[in-house]
Amino acid sequence: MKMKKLLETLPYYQASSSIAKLSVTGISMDSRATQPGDLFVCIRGIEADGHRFVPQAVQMGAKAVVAEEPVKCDVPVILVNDTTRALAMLSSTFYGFPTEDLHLIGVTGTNGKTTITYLLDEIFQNHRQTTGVIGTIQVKIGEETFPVKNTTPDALSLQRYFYKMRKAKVDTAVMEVSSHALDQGRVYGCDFDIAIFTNLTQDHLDYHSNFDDYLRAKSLLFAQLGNGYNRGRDKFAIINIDSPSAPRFIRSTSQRLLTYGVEKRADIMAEDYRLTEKGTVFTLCTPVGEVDIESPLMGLFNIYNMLAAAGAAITSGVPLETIRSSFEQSTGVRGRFESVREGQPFGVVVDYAHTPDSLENVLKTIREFCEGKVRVVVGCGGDRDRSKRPLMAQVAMNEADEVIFTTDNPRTEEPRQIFKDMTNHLKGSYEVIEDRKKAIGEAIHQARPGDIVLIAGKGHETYQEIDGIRHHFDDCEVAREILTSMKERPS
Ligand SMILES: CC(=O)N[C@H]1[C@@H](OP(=O)(O)OP(=O)(O)OC[C@H]2O[C@@H](n3ccc(=O)[nH]c3=O)[C@H](O)[C@@H]2O)O[C@H](CO)[C@@H](O)[C@@H]1O[C@H](C)C(=O)N[C@@H](C)C(=O)N[C@H](CCC(=O)O)C(=O)O
Ligand SMILES: Nc1ncnc2c1ncn2[C@@H]1O[C@H](COP(=O)(O)OP(=O)(O)OP(=O)(O)O)[C@@H](O)[C@H]1O
Ligand SMILES: N[C@H](CCC[C@H](N)C(=O)O)C(=O)O
Ligand SMILES: [Mg+2]
Repeated sequence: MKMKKLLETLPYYQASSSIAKLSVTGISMDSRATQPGDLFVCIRGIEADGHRFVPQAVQMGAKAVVAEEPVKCDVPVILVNDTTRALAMLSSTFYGFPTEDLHLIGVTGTNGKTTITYLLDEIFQNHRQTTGVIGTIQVKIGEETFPVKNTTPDALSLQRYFYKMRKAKVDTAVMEVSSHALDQGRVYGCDFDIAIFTNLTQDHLDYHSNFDDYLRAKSLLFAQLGNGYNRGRDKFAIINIDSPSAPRFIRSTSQRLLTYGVEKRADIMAEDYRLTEKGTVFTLCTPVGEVDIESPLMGLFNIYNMLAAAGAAITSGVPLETIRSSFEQSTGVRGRFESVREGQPFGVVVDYAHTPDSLENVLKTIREFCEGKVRVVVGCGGDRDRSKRPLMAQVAMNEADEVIFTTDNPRTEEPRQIFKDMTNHLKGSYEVIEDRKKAIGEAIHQARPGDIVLIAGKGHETYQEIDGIRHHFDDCEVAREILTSMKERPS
């Protein structure tokens, strides 16, 4: 592609006039993966500064460089104020502005993003559309899936996925937008049609300096909605009105607003809701009518997720009946309130709760219908928000009858330090079993008929990361193995 065309979308840059005649065959943000003919963009990261790798990129064949400061090299340099935003715009231009042709829905908030994207995927498929999903579990384009490193990919990979989606004739793409991604401009080049806010509670205070910073990052999705893109198309901000942070999100957008909630008056509401052992029952009240829902998804938090998904579907023209049948047939999401059943007389649930709020929600939901004791196995991730550790441990103590603390991706941290952070000011009795498999085994062996064991924190994950190495580990698989061996050797 001609540099002249590529640079057209950058609002401001400095380069010698000869740059316009140059052509590049690709874009790279990693010197190690640079291909001959690429435009190399220097990103200042957390670990490294891309400006340092210009010589390597040029050696690999980079034809030009985008940087924030002058760099010495034998190829032309384009200076911009912010290379992360420039990378997003250049990638979008290079791939032909793919999001302009997609119906694009972005979901942000602390909890519920993955669940909502999968609900929307089911709804739009039932609406006979081809769908794309980008998020924590994987990237899915039609029937094809791709493994992911991040919940929200870097700007270059993201635009490449959208390009593939357009080629695969995807109608609607649904994606999770993390606060890290918003802060790092990964979604800057995206033309969202709908932005959804789920809720905001404590997480990621290792990355964001305080809760307000975290909120500000999340609200960027709404500030971006419709800015500079396809002004002819309606854009919608769909916001959980019951969240104390809702006013801040509402204030950050000038687009059309649709609220949802259970407590306060909202455009989309759940009335007469009931939480049962089999799921949830409620009347979905919307501006286009009412419909009774009976869904296998458990807990009040999942009613919120369904309301958010219903809001996005309705504004996209999906009939209420399609929404109802999708919720009714929903298979749920891997590792989200997933029951492991091997004929045992007690419940075992695997859930991705790894924040104080999600852990509390899941344990409260379990308490609603547990006839015996609520047992929890939970840990806190290493190299992540330390301040959520005592909060998660306290939630476990408050909401469960029997508590076993264990490891959950200690990464480069010493498990003993993580346990210390969790239990420092804790009162009451609990066990600490570092080996996660042993901890799950202990909880399952202690369980009596009517009890429910919650294995929290890892959900769909298939690894335990220790010292930077990922060892295969799957909570559902481990629980199933233990339950099967108990069947074979009854105690
Ligand atoms: C802390 C964080 O957000 N890190 C992300 C960040 O990496 P980084 O800033 O450390 O990058 P870096 O290693 O410093 O490198 C800077 C630049 O130099 C380049 N480089 C580097 C080395 C080299 O030899 N040559 C070279 O060119 C790199 O390609 C890069 O362009 O940018 C990378 C590319 O976008 C991300 O993959 C990476 O995510 C890491 C893996 C990560 O774990 N992030 C987590 C915290 C995260 O982002 N989580 C959210 C979800 C959270 C949630 O919702 O629960 C997510 O969206 O995944
Ligand atoms: N709306 C919600 N409110 C509070 N907790 C929720 C909600 N939805 C799901 N949860 C809880 O949070 C956990 C994670 O849910 P989900 O994966 O949908 O969230 P997420 O926002 O994608 O998380 P992540 O940021 O880690 O990708 C679930 O396993 C459940 O325990
Ligand atoms: N996206 C989250 C996932 C946390 C999952 C939990 N199992 C952990 O490792 O802490 C993070 O990277 O902070
Ligand atoms: Mg997610």
